[in-house]
Amino acid sequence: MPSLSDHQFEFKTLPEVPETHAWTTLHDHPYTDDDSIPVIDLASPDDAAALIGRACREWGAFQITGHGIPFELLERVEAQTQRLFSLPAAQKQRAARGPGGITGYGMAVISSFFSKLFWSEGFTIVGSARDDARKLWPDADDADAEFCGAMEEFARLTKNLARRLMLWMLLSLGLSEEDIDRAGVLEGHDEVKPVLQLNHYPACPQPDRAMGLAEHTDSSFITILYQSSGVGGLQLLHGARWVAVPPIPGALVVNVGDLSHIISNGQFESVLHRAVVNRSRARISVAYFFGPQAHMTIAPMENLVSPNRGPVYRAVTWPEYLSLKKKLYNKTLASLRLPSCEEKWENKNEAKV
Ligand SMILES: C=C1C[C@]23C[C@@]1(O)CC[C@H]2[C@@]12CCC[C@@](C)(C(=O)O1)[C@H]2[C@@H]3C(=O)O
Ligand SMILES: O=C(O)CCC(=O)C(=O)O
Ligand SMILES: [Fe+2]
Repeated sequence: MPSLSDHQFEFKTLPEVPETHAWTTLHDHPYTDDDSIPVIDLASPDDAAALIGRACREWGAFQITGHGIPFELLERVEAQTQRLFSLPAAQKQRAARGPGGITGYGMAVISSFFSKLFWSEGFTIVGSARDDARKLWPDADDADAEFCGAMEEFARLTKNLARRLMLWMLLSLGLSEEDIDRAGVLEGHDEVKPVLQLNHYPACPQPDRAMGLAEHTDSSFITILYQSSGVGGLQLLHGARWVAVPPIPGALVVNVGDLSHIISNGQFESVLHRAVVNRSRARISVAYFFGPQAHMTIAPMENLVSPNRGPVYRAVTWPEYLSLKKKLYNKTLASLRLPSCEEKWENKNEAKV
């Protein structure tokens, strides 16, 4: 299989998509930009919990405005991301993610499931980016500090925002603040290392033949995503259609991840999404993955399990989930599914026959 370093991402110079990057599955479902995820203004939060809950059940995603993260910071994060990906290929390779590694420069982990390469490059930060950033800018005083400063501030503010959103999401399921405290899912987040994924999708001479980032669900509770202004590319699967998520200046996209699907006992949709590319413009996105403390077991919340609806998934920790995802990709959730009462009953009877 061709690797990232074989190509060095000199995409700009290519007149057409090479075979190594040519996908045939882009049109597996019809596409529409007539409909899209709800846009919720957090600055008028009277009905925020209800609107967010509905979006999580019906779409598994929504956009937020009035979220309190300064536009100036979003611009700074975008400029620093742009600066990183504009470095010469050999310089970016110095911070390449090693085999089995999690942080640094490279293609998204899920690319190992495909024979074709993505039309993108990524940079993953877990906790502090200082070590990786120093490899990118070894000589320039403070070049890495500007980069790390912007990313750290973004991670700090998105973490607080993610906690607020999760609280609204859980309240929308009819849980009380006491239920949520007892379950502990929103606790200890100061000890959780923030995970950021920076993505760059260069302009592509044949966007219909290239895949920016293949369809996947995120493993987190929720992901908060900033997409650069004016260049669309994010699509999510709704029913049997790919639906575009148009970039709104200053807005953030929230995706429901697999762990929220588990704690909600299947009520919140973990949304399948992908990124497609653009003929004339490069695109940047920055995703913050909000997850639990490493030791915490994540299972359907007690109050959401009833005699009519038993637990749909078995308990799992986030590190265990991430390592399963590396092996099973989009089959990870299904691998944790518990048999329903009817299935158990059927299995028992089949065994008797
Ligand atoms: C915490 C994480 C989520 C992630 C795997 C990772 O360890 C760091 C990168 C994340 C990312 C970003 C692009 C899509 C994705 C599926 C992938 O391949 O790497 C997600 C992972 C995930 O949500 O499972
Ligand atoms: O670039 C995008 O819009 C999607 C990125 C994404 O899904 C991810 O980083 O997990
Ligand atoms: Fe994603």
